Amino acid sequence: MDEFEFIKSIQQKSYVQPSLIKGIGDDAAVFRQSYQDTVMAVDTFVENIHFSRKTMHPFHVGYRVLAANISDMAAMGCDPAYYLISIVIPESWAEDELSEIYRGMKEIATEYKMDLIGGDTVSGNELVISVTIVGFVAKGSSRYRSSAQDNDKVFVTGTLGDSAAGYYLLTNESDGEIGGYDYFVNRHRMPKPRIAFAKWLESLSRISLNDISDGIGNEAAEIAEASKVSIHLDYSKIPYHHDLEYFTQEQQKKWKLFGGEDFELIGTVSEKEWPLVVEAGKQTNTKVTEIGYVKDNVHSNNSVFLYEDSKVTKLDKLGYTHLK
Ligand SMILES: Nc1ncnc2c1ncn2[C@@H]1O[C@H](COP(=O)(O)OP(=O)(O)O)[C@@H](O)[C@H]1O
Ligand SMILES: Cc1ncc(C[n+]2csc(CCOP(=O)(O)OP(=O)(O)O)c2C)c(N)n1
Ligand SMILES: [Mg+2]
Ligand SMILES: [Mg+2]
Ligand SMILES: [Mg+2]
Repeated sequence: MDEFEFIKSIQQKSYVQPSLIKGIGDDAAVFRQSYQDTVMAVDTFVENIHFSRKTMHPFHVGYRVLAANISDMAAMGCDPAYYLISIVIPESWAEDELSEIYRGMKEIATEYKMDLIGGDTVSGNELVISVTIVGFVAKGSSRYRSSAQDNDKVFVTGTLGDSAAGYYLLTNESDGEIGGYDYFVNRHRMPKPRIAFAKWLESLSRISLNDISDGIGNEAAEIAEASKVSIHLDYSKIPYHHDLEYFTQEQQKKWKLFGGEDFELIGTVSEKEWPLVVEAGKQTNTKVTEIGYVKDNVHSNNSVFLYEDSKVTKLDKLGYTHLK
């Protein structure tokens, strides 16, 4: 299959988004929007950095690269609509594996009602997939990392450390029986971004949000820095799946705080609007846990503090970082 046949093979026959005017097949895609804000992000995924043949089937590679981008739309409180894929294809990836990657993307795109409207295809030495995503939100309603304020409650969705546990199980021989093997592996391969939950919060007057790609150590620090506040987290409140207890205390702690790739949301909200966050959790079947609070104090601002037993430690940004 050459480049042009490949593009034909991945092209959608019809589109679901009403604002689309021109999809795949010209020099660029066109959509028309007048009554909402447009939200855009791009994330790039490289073989052996973000995924490997050991950790993912080609289907999961596709599913997960789009999931990671959809999660950024959730963190902005918006609805994902379109995506564009730029792909560098090495000879070592066979045609049927590539179509599996696209099948994985199509699967999650259908779940979230998104259209593939363009991209680029080139050959190269390693598999690299760059996803550009476009979403829409009611005017002025996008959610920022910079919106945290003094005395806000800090909350997180779902459970943390699952994806890192899945990655560990896929890359290490386990000694002894590990409960929840399939659960953890599935959380690593097919994360479910929290769009419905974040959308339900649209009526709140103020909320800060960030999605967990690198670990809450990093993501909480991004909120603290952007909002110029300090964040105080209670380690014992951090929600985790009960089967995480099959692992050592040290592993559990590392994965919950710094594992990343759970694609859950961390946010802060005023005490007054906290009940609405709890209600959003109920309405969208999303576990929501209060894990700490925000303080605006010039001496401690921009930092994250972790309270464990009677100890307080300043959380270093030990989560995943490129270009160390
Ligand atoms: N190479 C780059 N050029 C321009 N902007 C970038 C680049 N890398 C990251 N950014 C921007 O920096 C911000 C933080 O990016 P990042 O930490 O990757 O966010 P996330 O973890 O949500 O993907 C975003 O606004 C992103 O668009
Ligand atoms: C083969 C493999 N090695 C390591 C990891 C772990 N890992 C890779 S990137 C990453 C952090 C998230 O990726 P990044 O590019 O920082 O995404 P962003 O923060 O921009 O959303 C983690 C935890 C993995 N998923 N697969
Ligand atoms: Mg990024
Ligand atoms: Mg993000
Ligand atoms: Mg990152």
